[in-house]
Amino acid sequence: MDAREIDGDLTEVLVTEDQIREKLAELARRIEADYEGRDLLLVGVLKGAVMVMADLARELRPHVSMDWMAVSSYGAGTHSSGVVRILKDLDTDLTGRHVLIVEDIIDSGLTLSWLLGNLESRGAESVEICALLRKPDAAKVDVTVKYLGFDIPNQFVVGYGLDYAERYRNLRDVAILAPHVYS
Ligand SMILES: O=P(O)(O)OC[C@H]1O[C@H](OP(=O)(O)OP(=O)(O)O)[C@H](O)[C@@H]1O
Ligand code: HPA
Ligand SMILES: [Mg+2]
Repeated sequence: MDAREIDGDLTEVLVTEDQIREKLAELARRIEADYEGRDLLLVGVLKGAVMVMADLARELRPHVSMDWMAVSSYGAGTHSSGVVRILKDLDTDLTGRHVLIVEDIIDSGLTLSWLLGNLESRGAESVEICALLRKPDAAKVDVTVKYLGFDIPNQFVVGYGLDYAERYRNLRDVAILAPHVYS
């Protein structure tokens, strides 16, 4: 669904479908070069990262494996609780693996900083992060992200996997949610 089809709920389209496609292609070329000759495991963080994972994985040329984790720190609201829960764990043993975590957004950074520590403790050879969006002004902890799509303002965004109360994930673009929707 196109963000322009929704009236009233969105104030501005921040990143368009075309910009996302171009950026993921650019990141994919860097990832291919960096992991040349190595087996790469992409770990997608459900549910927000579903679209990034699907598009990035198909853009990558060599064979990659994919696995998924579900963690949640937001519930149905617009602010991180800071408490990260594993709702679904990986099926894959990470010992000796090159792992690339695929995320939709780094907001406070709490989810990824926790996840990075968790995956690193499982004996992986390397663990890096690819995130489509980051809000630099919202950071509560520093997270080193090797492959970043876009820095965005500190406003609540939806679309391309990102939700508010499970809505808007199927928008093709990333847009700012109008405050009247959640206040
Ligand atoms: O940097 P942070 O402040 O921790 O926020 C980022 C995380 O929050 C969102 O997930 P959420 O917990 O809402 O689950 P969802 O992906 O199922 O929407 C988003 O998909 C990231 O995983
Ligand atoms: O801006 C956001 N939108 C949707 N989900 C989120 N999870 C963290 N930040 C956001
Ligand atoms: Mg969410």
